[in-house]
Amino acid sequence: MTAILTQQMHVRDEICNVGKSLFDRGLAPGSSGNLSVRLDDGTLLVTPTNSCLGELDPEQLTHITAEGVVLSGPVPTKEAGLHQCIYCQRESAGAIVHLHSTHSVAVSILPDLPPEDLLPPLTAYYVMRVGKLPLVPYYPPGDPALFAVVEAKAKSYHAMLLSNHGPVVAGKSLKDAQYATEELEETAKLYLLLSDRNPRVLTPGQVDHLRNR
Ligand SMILES: O=C(CO)COP(=O)(O)O
Ligand SMILES: [Zn+2]
Repeated sequence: MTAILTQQMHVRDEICNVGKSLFDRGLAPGSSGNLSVRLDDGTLLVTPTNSCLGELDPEQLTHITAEGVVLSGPVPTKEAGLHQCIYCQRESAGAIVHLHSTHSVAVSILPDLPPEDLLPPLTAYYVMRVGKLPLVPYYPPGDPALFAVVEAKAKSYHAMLLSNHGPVVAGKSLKDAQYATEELEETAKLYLLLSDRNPRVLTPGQVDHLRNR
């Protein structure tokens, strides 16, 4: 078996395992969310549209080119363009996670947060795994206008929050993207828990120290 086929086999299993883990912990309700991995040959494995992340089948993922042409498998996620436009701007991105996880969605709906960086630095891990989190204005799921806005931000940010929708996060590997998305979700939860308590956030000096490590 060629190296690329071996990689594909491994990645197919990994996507299904990560999807099940996210679904089992309530982070991907119903058929919401989608996952993708960029293979060594530049092609993408993505989850099919309308699939439940808890019930993915390694044989039933969609293999597409970097431009979105289907090479094999079912109809891809309607957010394939969202994934493609992030990969094309971020050479280092090897995987992308998009969820409708509840606390992140709640933050994406709140008024009066700074749109260039929605959440304060509550914890070190948030700063280390997510960093800055801009708000992307609302567009319907799968809208090419959404992809264009995300593409324009993707060089500067690996994590974004889609207004009234949910997070989209790129990482070097699927595990990296998963862990950063989970860190975002937990920080959104903390933020909502602490919102009327005047929390003590990390200082600019503490944040700089974490960013320069
Ligand atoms: O999260 C979703 C839309 O934003 C789910 O759509 P798909 O089922 O097409 O992946
Ligand atoms: Zn979505």
